[in-house]
Amino acid sequence: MHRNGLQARGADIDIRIPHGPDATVGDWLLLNRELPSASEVLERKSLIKRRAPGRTVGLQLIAANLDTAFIVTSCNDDFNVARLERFIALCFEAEVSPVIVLTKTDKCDAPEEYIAKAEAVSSAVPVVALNAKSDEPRTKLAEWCKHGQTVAFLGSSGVGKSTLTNALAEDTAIATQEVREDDARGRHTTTRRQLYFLPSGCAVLDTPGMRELQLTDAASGVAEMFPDLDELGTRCKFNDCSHTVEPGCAVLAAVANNDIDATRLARWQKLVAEEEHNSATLAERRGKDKAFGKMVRSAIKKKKR
Ligand SMILES: Nc1nc2c(ncn2[C@@H]2O[C@H](COP(=O)(O)OP(=O)(O)OP(=O)(O)O)[C@@H](O)[C@H]2O)c(=O)[nH]1
Ligand SMILES: [Zn+2]
Repeated sequence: MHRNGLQARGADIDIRIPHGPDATVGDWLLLNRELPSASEVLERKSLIKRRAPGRTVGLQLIAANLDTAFIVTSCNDDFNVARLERFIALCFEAEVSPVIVLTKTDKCDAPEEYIAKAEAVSSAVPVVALNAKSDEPRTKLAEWCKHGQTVAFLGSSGVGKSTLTNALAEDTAIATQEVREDDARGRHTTTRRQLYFLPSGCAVLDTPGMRELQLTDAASGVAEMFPDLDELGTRCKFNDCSHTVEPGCAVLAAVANNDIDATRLARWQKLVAEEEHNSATLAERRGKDKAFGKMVRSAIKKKKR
C-alpha cells in the first residue's frame, strides 16, 4: 500500500494503481489492464479490519487473506491481557488463527510469568516466547510459515514486528520502507502495509503498529474469545440480561459463588458493550448513506423525466 494507491504484483506484473480498488495488503486483484483503477478485488478468505482511529466511524482494512495472525507483545509493560483478548476476538471474527508471540525474553528476568499469563488468556490460542533478535523466530514459528500460507504480525509499535519479519526472511534483505499517511485529523503518521515472500514460499504481511483497537461487527469473535461467559449468559432468566442487577442472573450467581474471575468478567462486559456501541454507530451511518443514495437516485430520476 502506498500513501495514494497500491502496488500490484503477479507473474510479469508489477504496477502501481493510483486509486480505485478498495483493497488492502494481501488482497488478490483481477487486473484490468486497460483501466487498472477498475480492477476487481476478489472474494477474501479472511479480512482483519478495525474501527478507524480518531473520531471517524469508518472501518480501516488491515490485512486480507491471512491464515495465521501472530499477536505480538513483549515481556515488559506492553503486555496487557485485555489487549490480547481484543486481538484474539478480532482474529476469531475474521476466521484467522491467532498465535500469541511474546518477544524480548532475553531482556526479562522472569519470562515464565508472562508465558503463564499469556497461556491463561485462551485455551484455543498457542503461545510462543522468543528473542526476536536471534534465530528462534525461524524455528519456533516454522509450523505456521509453510509454503502457501499467509501470516502477519499484529501488535503495538516497538514490540518487534519488523524484527520478526526480518528474522523470517533469512538472508533476503527486507528494506523496511515507511509510508507516510495523513490520519483523520490531518496529522502525519508513519505506517506500513507491505507483503513479502519468504524463501519458504510463505507470504508475510507487515502491518502498522496498533495499540488502539476498537471492535466493530465482531460479536461472534467476542463470544468465541469468552465461550464460558457467553454460555453462562444464555442461562440468565432474561435473555437481554445485562448481568448487573437482574434477578435470576446466572453470571452474577457464578461471581457470588467464586466460579468466575470478576476482573475477566469486567473485561468481557466492556468488550461486549463497546462492540455493540461501535456496530450500532456503523449501522446508523450505513443507514444514512443508504438513505442519501436513495434521495440522490430519486432526484436524478425526477430530473430525467
Ligand atoms: N533484545 C531484544 N530486542 C528486541 C526484540 N524484539 C525487538 N527488539 C528491538 O525492539 C525495537 C523495536 O523493534 P521493531 O521490530 O522495530 O518493532 P515494531 O513492532 O516493528 O515497531 P513499529 O515499526 O513501530 O510498529 C528494535 O530496536 C528491536 O531491535 C527481542 O526479542 N529482544
Ligand atoms: Zn445475567
